[in-house]
Amino acid sequence: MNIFKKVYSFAEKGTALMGRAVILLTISTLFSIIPYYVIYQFIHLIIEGKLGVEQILTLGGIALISLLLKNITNEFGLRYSHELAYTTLMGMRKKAAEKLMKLSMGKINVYGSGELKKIFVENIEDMELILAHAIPEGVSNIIGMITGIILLFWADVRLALLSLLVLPIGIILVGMMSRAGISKLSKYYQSSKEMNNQIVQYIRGMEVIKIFTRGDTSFSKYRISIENYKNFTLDWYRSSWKYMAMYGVVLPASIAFVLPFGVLFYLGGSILLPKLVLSFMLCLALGPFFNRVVMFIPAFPNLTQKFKRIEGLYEEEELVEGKQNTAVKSADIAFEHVTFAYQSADVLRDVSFQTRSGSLIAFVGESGAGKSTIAKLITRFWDVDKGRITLGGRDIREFSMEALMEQISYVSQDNFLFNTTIMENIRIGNPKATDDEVIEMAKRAKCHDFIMGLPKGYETEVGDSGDRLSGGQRQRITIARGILKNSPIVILDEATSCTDAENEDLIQEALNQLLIGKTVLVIAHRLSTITKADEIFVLDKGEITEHGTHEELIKKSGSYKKMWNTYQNASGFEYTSKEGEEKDVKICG
Ligand SMILES: Nc1ncnc2c1ncn2[C@@H]1O[C@H](COP(=O)(O)OP(=O)(O)OP(=O)(O)O)[C@@H](O)[C@H]1O
Repeated sequence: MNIFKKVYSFAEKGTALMGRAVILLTISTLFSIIPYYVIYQFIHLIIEGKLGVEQILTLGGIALISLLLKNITNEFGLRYSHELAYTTLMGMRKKAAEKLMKLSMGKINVYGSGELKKIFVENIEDMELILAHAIPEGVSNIIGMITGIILLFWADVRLALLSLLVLPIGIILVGMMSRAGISKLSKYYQSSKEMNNQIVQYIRGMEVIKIFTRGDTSFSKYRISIENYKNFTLDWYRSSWKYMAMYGVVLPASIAFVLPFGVLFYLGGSILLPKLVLSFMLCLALGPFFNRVVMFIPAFPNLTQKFKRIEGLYEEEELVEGKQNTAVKSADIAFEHVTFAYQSADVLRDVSFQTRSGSLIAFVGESGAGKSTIAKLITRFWDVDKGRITLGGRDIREFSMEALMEQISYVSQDNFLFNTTIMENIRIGNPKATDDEVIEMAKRAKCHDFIMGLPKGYETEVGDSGDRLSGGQRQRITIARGILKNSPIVILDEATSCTDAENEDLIQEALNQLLIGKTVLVIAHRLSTITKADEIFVLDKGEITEHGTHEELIKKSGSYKKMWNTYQNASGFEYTSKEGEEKDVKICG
């Protein structure tokens, strides 16, 4: 029962709505039994020779009204149960979305987008059938079945006992079926989770799969996951089907007992025709009642299983937010002996540095040295394992996430755009911005001209993850979004991908606009962009090995100097075409 309380708590007045649904559906079930009694009365009156117009009208009226009321109460009952179900679903989805905001990216990545999609869409949607139908209809059908049985006993105890003879066998079979199914259920759920993750990956990686012609036959993880799903589902089905088949045979068998014995009793004079007919009718009616009750039995384990998966997400440990709700005056950032590992191996080791408000600092180093990780720790996508990160002298964990993120614009390598209009994508930077403000920022980020060249201008839908735009266009839109946010700190994780020279210049101009008057941390891949930085930190395997201005580091002749030389040589690389023409080819540092 605890599980119901938990589930209903997502809907305002959940228990009251369920109460109303159960009462109305029960009344509806009871109304559905009345016509049987009316038929009994008809036969009774015919035999007695007392059936007149008045009786016909009265009994006919009762049957008609009860059928009418059965449908009306059923309609209202289902209306309440659906109101409860969909309010609950909405409450669950809201909570799941809020929960993701409070989890570290590490936790979110462990789930994978396939599993999260399954929880948000399927697991929560599955609750609808349980909440709107199985539970209220199950309860009302139990009451309907009990009423039918009482009436059957009233009609004839012997026939009642005969018709109930098969019920215990049916109940045992249902129990065996559920037990066999439940033991296989967790494997089935696990395989379904794995398949969902693989399907999402398969679709997201479609470009790569096509380029390397890796269809489903060679994308082995995908193939294995769908095979496993088939095997576990069939395994689950096979374990239950024999009981289902037996159950299907046993249940209608009650009439096979009641019919010959009923006729015998009638011929022997121990039962009258009206009660005999009533017994036959009730015996036949009990089957469907029982079937609907059986539907209700797996609702408990199903609800528990499905809610457990949803609850698992709700109960994930959250990033603990601080109470500091206002921004600090200074935008200094400091790392104090920070050590961090995504899994077991340290990615950053004892990293310390300090920035001053309004300064530009840069991080350079080999791929995988830990540069982007620095950005992700400042934004609290993950939390440090040792040491601390401060903003204006305060540990960033003391801020509420809203206050922290208010102070930071993070333009990451992943220029994610939502599948909506360009206007709305830029407005994410500041939801209160007017259209004119958005356009102004787009101009500063050098995207206004290309946007106006599109048939629908700012109302152009950018497609899934912005795939209707070029890489450079996406990048400039994300910069416009960052400028609109206007935070005192800008973290810029430079994209490693090369764009053409024209785009490159436009992006640089856009960035210059973003950086005016801010504290800037650049994760640099093109060393030419950071020669003016106030301080450059060189990272090697998660440790800061050198730091200083560009000039100071060049003089030191250490690893930065080497990187700079390599970068310069690469940037000067020229390609000679077959015709002997020389073409510049940009190489990222
Ligand atoms: N989500 C993650 N889970 C586990 N390991 C990760 C994760 N993200 C990054 N890493 C690992 O952490 C290390 C540092 O990664 P990071 O992205 O910080 O490097 P980087 O210096 O920014 O590299 P690049 O210049 O190629 O972008 C790498 O070894 C990487 O494999």
